[in-house]
Amino acid sequence: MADQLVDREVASEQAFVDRVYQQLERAGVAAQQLAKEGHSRGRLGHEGGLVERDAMVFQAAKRIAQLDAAHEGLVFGRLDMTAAVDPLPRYVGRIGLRDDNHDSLIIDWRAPAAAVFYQATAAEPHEVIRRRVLRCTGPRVVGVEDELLDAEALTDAEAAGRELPIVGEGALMAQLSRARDRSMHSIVATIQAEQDKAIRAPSKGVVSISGGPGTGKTVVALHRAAYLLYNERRRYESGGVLIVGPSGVFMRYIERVLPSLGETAVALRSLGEVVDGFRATRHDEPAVADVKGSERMAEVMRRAARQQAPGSPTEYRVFFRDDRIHLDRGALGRVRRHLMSQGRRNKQLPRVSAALLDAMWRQVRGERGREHGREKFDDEMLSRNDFLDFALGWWPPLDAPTVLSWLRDPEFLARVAEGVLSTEEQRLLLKSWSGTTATVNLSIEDMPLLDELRYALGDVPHKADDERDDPVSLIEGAVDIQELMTASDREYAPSGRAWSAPTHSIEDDPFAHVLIDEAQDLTPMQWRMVGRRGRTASWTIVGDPAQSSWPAPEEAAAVRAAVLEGKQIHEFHLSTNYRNSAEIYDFAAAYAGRVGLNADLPEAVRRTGAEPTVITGSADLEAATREAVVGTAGRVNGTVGVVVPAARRSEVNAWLASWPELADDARGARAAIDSSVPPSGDDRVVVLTGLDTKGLEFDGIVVVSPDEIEAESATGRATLYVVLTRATQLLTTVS
Ligand SMILES: Nc1ncnc2c1ncn2[C@@H]1O[C@H](COP(=O)(O)OP(=O)(O)OP(=O)(O)O)[C@@H](O)[C@H]1O
Repeated sequence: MADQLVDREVASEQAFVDRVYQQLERAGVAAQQLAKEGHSRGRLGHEGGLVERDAMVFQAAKRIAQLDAAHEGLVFGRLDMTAAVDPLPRYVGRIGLRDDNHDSLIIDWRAPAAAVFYQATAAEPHEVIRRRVLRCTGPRVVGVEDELLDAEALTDAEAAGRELPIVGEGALMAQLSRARDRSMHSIVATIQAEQDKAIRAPSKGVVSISGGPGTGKTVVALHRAAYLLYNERRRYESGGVLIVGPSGVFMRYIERVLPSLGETAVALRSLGEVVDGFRATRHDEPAVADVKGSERMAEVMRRAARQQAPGSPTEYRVFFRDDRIHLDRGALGRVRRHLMSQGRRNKQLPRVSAALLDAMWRQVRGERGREHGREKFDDEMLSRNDFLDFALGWWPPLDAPTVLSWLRDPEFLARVAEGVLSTEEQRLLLKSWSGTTATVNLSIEDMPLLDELRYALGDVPHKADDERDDPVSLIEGAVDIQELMTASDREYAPSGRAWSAPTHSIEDDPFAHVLIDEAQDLTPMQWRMVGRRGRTASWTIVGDPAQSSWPAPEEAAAVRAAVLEGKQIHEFHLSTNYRNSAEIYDFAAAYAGRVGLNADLPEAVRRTGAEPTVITGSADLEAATREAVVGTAGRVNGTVGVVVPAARRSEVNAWLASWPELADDARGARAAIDSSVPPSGDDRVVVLTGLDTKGLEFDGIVVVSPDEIEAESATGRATLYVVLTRATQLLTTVS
């Protein structure tokens, strides 16, 4: 009987969903048509035609991308409202769609009319009688889950002849119990009221979202990006949204959600990719990372950017009529200070020759020379190759990687770090930059240093920026040489050319909205770097302080406050853990309490009956790990993470590769042996370090030697807490 009712409800929803898919197809054909028409406008030949073509093709391409992305879970919600508001059902979906009469078929989940889908509760039903979640695979409806929000209104509706049966057993639980693959899933169907508030918060100032592990901070932040793009299209599509997450692995993990929400104006970048034209994937060891992350490095970089280029000429001599002109260290120092006081170093390039000529002209005292006049003097000097070579060598156009490479010289570093960094800290830096690979293999922690230098140096001006009267053919020549290196030349420069140069100007850095995930891990220098991209932006900042792996939180907080100064901060807090089973989260929370982490403890909503397993005192760590990993992989359908101390990564990778039981599940382990990069394939079983697990989740987690993970760094306890909160179903620790 109950089954029949469900079948009937599913069938009736299927009829509606079929209609929607037919309409989607028609919309797709219309978009293709628009694209075609756009292209033919271009053939009209006049300029207006081209502009029109670009606009039309752009719009059409966007709509096509949206429609393509919308296929999965196109319609997922239905609201039945009180008759006074709307006697007809309202459907909610991933995108908005109208029928041929232009009547709304489905409402975009981000539209104001859809807000009530997420906000209505039994306590505050907002005129909603029944909320229904449609579970679909592709275009097929496989189930419906209802919630009765207003029993009294239901009685009234039934009395008036409307049929609104309540079926299903909780879409949220169904969503929470599914097995995971290695990408994050959209949760539009089951967004909860407190999450919805954070998603739809006004876009002014800063929205700061906090909450313990698994509370949906990341998915909420991503849906917020989609929401903003939908609601203030013009602002965010032209200004762009920058989303910054902790690592490349993490960004790959979340990548799927946004496109599936249909968004196009979003830049997803890991912390190693924030600076345009660079991509770092390697972390420095914790002691080095601590030095490079400290705000004191900003002063070191500022000083470095003002130094005389190593190996550049220190004097210039020339005869002019009866005078012997000599620009010595003192004279050059004065010119340099004067130029430096005018603004960024590279910006002064067009003024360098004039400033040098001023200083030289002052030394022309003889009658013959003075009579000749300044103009002729300038012309004569500017036609001399030795002067041009000198000027260019003395004040060369500089890029950030070049200046960063100067710091590899101990004497240079000592000079610019004096009074700022200890000798030991300088030693750590030198060591991190030493060796041939360091020049091409910059670390994630080097990126904020580069960025600091980019801003201190300024962009090398284009010829068009040059000042009109400046006789700087020499500088123009220099700029030409620079520009011969194209963007891709630089990015893919062979290792012979050491540090590759930035390709984009700092003017192109800003975004209209900046969204930071796992914000608790940003170092002060990373805050400065990200801050430059969002001076006039609105922000969404997401994090959980207890999961922080940065050892000096007060310093980071101060820089964060400076970066956001003047912006209004709106705080949101999420309190339900949707990831971990209650058993696993209780275990992790008890650990946090034991080691004194000041953790924000959410409530986990799902009980599985599977308590975490703790295996200690194993005589043979490999055998114990093997049993745990193989056992876990056998018991869950989804992913398994084997979390190891960084020092054991290759060892454990080799173990996994040698276990025949995992031959199909962990091929990547073989490829990843001895590599510091985590396997990126679609393996079901992967080996990761504690820090790699940030933001990720797995169905099963096996932690190898938790004590070693804890001892690995000053913030090892927070890292281990993160590790313990990654599993949705099974957790085992082995030591
Ligand atoms: N409303 C919801 N319905 C269904 N699943 C949800 C909901 N909210 C969150 N989840 C799921 O909970 C899990 C945790 O979400 P997410 O990774 O965003 O949490 P987080 O707060 O960023 O976690 P952490 O700080 O531990 O990295 C994800 O699998 C997500 O899909």
